[in-house]
Amino acid sequence: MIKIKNLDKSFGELHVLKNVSLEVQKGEIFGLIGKSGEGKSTLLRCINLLEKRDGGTITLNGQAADFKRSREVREYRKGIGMIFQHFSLLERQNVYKNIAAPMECWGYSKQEIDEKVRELVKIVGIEDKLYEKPRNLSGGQRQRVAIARALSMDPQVLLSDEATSALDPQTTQSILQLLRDINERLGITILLVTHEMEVIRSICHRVAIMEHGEVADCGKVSEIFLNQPGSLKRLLGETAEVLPEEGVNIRMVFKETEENRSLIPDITCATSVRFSVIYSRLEKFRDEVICTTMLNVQEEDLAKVTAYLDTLNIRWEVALHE
Ligand SMILES: Nc1ncnc2c1ncn2[C@@H]1O[C@H](COP(=O)(O)OP(=O)(O)OP(=O)(O)O)[C@@H](O)[C@H]1O
Repeated sequence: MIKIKNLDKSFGELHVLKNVSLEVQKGEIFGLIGKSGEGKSTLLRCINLLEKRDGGTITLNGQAADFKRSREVREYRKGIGMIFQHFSLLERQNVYKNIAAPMECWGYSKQEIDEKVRELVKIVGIEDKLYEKPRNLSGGQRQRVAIARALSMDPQVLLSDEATSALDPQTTQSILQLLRDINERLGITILLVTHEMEVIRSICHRVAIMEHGEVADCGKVSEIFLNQPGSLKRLLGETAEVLPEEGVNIRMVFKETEENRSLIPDITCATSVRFSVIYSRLEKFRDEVICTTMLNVQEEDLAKVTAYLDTLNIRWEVALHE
C-alpha cells in the first residue's frame, strides 16, 4: 500500500531521515513511535509531499509519488487524509463548513457535500454539533471534526500525527476506538505517529521504532513486546526495578494462552525448584494479551529453571535490581 524505500531527508546540516525503508500493508494500522525529534512527523510530511525528500522513493498503491505538475500532487493528496495534534480547524467556520471545506475546494455539488457531511458526522458521532463553532467543542469533539474532514475525500490512507497527544486518557481511548472502527468498517489504512506507547498497544497491528532518524526495529506489536529489542527498552526507559537482592531475578514474557496459564505450577512440577513470584502482570495488545512475570530463584537453581523455560520457548532474561 505505502512503500518507502531508502528515504533521506536533511534540513541544512541536520540529517533527519536516514535511509528509511518501510512497507505499510493495505488495511492495517501501522504505528511509528520514537522519542521527540527522531523525524516521525517529517516522514509523514514526506509521504504527503508537504516536505520534499532528498532521496529515496515513495509509492502509494503502486504509484510512485514523483510528480511534475501541481495538479498531480493534488490528486495524490486527495487519496490521503491527515489529522494533527492540534486539529487545524477553521475556527470561524462551523462543523458543517469545516467538514465540507475540502469538497468545496474540489468543486463538489451542494447536494453531494450535504450528503457526505451528514454521513460523516454520523460515522464520527457528532450529529448534534453540526452547526457549532469549534470553540464550543471539547478536544475529543474537535478531533472528531478533523477526522470527518480527513475522510471527506474518501481517502485510502489516513495519516495521523499525534492525534491524541492533546487529549485526556479517556478521550484518547474514544478517539482510538473511532480510528479502529474507521479502519475496520471503511477499510482505510492508517499510518500514525505517536510518542504514546498506549496508542501503539491499543490499536496498531504493526509498529516501527525510530531512533536517530532510522528504523531501529519493525514488526507485529505483540512480537516486538515479546522480543523486547534494545530500541523498545530505551524508549520505555530502562529503569532498574525494585527487586530482591538475594538470589537471581528472572523476567519472563509470554503470550497469555490457555497453555501458559498454568506455567508457574508447571515449572514447580517439572523442576522441583522452590522460587518466589515477585510480580505478574497482563497487558493487552489489540486482541492479544501478553504476560510479564518476575521470578526469584536461588543462584544454584537458575540453570534448571531456565532450561525448562527454554523447552517451552518462553522468553526470559535475568533482571537487574536497583
Ligand atoms: N522545516 C524544518 N526546518 C528545519 N528543521 C526542521 C524542520 N522540520 C523539522 N525539523 C527538525 O527535524 C527534526 C525532526 O523533527 P520531527 O518533527 O520530524 O520529529 P518528531 O520525531 O516528529 O518529533 P516530535 O515527536 O517532537 O514531533 C527536529 O530536530 C526538528 O527540529
